[in-house]
Amino acid sequence: MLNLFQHLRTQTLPILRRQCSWTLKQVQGDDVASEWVIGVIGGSGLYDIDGLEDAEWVPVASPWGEPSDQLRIGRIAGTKFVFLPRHGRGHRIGPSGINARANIDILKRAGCTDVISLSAIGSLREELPPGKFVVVDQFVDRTVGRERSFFGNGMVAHVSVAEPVCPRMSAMLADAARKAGGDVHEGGTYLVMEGPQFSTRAESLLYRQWGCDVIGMTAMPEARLAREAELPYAIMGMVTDYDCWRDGEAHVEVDTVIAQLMANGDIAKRLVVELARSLPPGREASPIDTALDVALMTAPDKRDPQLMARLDAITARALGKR
Ligand SMILES: CSC[C@H]1O[C@H](OP(=O)(O)O)[C@H](O)[C@@H]1O
Ligand SMILES: Nc1ncnc2[nH]cnc12
Repeated sequence: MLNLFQHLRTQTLPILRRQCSWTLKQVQGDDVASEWVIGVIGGSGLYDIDGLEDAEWVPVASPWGEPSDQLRIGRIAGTKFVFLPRHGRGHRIGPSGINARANIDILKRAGCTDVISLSAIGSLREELPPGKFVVVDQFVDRTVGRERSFFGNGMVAHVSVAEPVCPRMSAMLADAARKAGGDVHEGGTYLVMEGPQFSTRAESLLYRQWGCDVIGMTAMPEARLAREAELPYAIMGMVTDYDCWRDGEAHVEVDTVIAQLMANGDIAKRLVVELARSLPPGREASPIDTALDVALMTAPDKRDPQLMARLDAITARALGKR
C-alpha cells in the first residue's frame, strides 16, 4: 500500500507533469522579459523618488484588495521605473496593515521585471552602526497573521524561498549604493517582527543570539510574495538605530529613525539613479523568472475558477496566457 508521499511522487506528479508539459514548453524562454522594468518599494521616509522623467501617479486596481498607493511611473536614464510608497503617501499604513499581496500584484501588472525595496532597519550588530547600508540576503520571519501567499485551496503552489533575494539585483544595488556615497555591507539576516511596537530588550538580545543582524517590520511577506510572482527581489536596508540591546545606548524611538533617514535620504535617492545608469543593456533571464514552473501542484480540472481569476497576473506566464 502506497503512503501519501509515495502516491504523490509516483502517481500524481507524473500525471500533472504530463498534463502541464505542453503549456510549459510553450511559455518558457521567449516569454521572459528582455527589457528591465524596475519596481521600487519605498519604506519609511521615502514617499517619492528623484530623477523620474515623464513621471505620473497611476491608479492600478488589484483583485487582492487595496494597494498602499498609486504607482509613480516614469523613466530614469531610459529605463522604466515603477515606484510604490509602502506606507502610502503621508505614511497612512502601518506594518501590519500593508496589503503586500495587492502591492506585489500591481507591480506585476505594471510590467515590473525586478523589485527593489529600500527600508529602514535597526541594527543588532556593533559593526553595523546607524548610517550603514546593508544588502540583506536572509530573513527570519516572526510576523503573525499577515496574508503570506497568493495560493491556497483550489490552486496550491510551493515555491522555494531558501535563497529569498536575487543575487544579481542585490549585487547591482550594492554597487549603486557605493557609487551614491553609501557605506555598504553585503549580506545579513533581517528579523521581521510584527510590530508596531519596537522590541523588548529580551527579544532584541534573543534575536542577536539567533544570529540575526538587523531588524524591521516589513520585508515579510513581501519577499515571499515577490518570489511567488516570479519577481527577483532585493532589499537595501538603511540602518537607523541600534534597537535596544546595546548597553549605554538609548532605545530606539521614531525621532531617531527619522533623523537618520533624513541624513541618509540623499544617498538613498541617488542610489536609484546610479542603479538606473548601471543596468546592463538588455536583461538576461533569471531563474526566478520561472519559479512557478516547478511549484504549481493542483490538477487543471481541480482548480478553483475564482482563485484562478485573482491569480491572472501572477500565473499568466506559467500558465501561458500571455
Ligand atoms: C519608522 S520606524 C519603523 C518602521 O520603519 C520600517 O519601515 P520600512 O521597512 O517600510 O522602511 C520598519 O520596518 C517599520 O515599519
Ligand atoms: N529597531 C527597529 N525595529 C524594528 N523596525 C525598525 N525600523 C527601523 N528601526 C527599527
